[in-house]
Amino acid sequence: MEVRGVRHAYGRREVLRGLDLDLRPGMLAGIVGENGAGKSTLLKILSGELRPLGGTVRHEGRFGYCPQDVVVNEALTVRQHLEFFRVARGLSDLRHAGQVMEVLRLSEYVDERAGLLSGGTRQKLNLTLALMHDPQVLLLDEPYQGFDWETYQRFWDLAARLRDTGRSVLVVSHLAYDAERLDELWRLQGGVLRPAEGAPA
Ligand SMILES: Nc1ncnc2c1ncn2[C@@H]1O[C@H](COP(=O)(O)OP(=O)(O)OP(=O)(O)O)[C@@H](O)[C@H]1O
Repeated sequence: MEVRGVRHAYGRREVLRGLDLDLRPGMLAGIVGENGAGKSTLLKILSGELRPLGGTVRHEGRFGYCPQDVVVNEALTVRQHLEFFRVARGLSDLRHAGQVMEVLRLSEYVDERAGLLSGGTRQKLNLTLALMHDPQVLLLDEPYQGFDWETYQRFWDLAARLRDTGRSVLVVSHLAYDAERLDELWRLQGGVLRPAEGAPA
């Protein structure tokens, strides 16, 4: 993925001011930034949900976008969500979804209605729906919100495994996290990306 000179504003509020970003295959990268820095705006632009006022986003391959807001229907079970998204994405099976669910320990909730799931368990479903078509580029907005410590560790193991099989993984958070887990860590500040302190060389 190659991003050049991306600009965006809401009315007179400039949020992104000529932002560049390169995401290579087999790269696990992080972006940190304070609340309101423009992280979600950037991910919406990268995923194609929002059209920037300027600049270009070039990419190849399938996308997986895990938005910050959980996109589940409370009345449907986990299994019904999987089936709905399987058909919508034209997948022949749920093999990959099953693997993600095993790692995140979601499988045991497969017949539970989403409305009855805890916040962290809903987020596991949100993440599974974003990854179930085995995307080449993963854009994850606060993907571990609500996760307990063990699930948080499992999430990073999964992210590293996806990186090791050639996927590009971009994780966005307002929390600074362990830089050693990442190949690159940037800070979104003043509408551009800069290497974050503590980032690997
Ligand atoms: N649809 C919108 N209309 C107007 N202003 C918006 C809109 N979406 C975001 N903003 C503003 O743009 C700025 C960046 O918002 P954004 O949600 O991208 O930040 P963020 O870094 O993801 O924040 P957080 O960590 O709180 O999720 C904020 O000042 C926000 O109020």
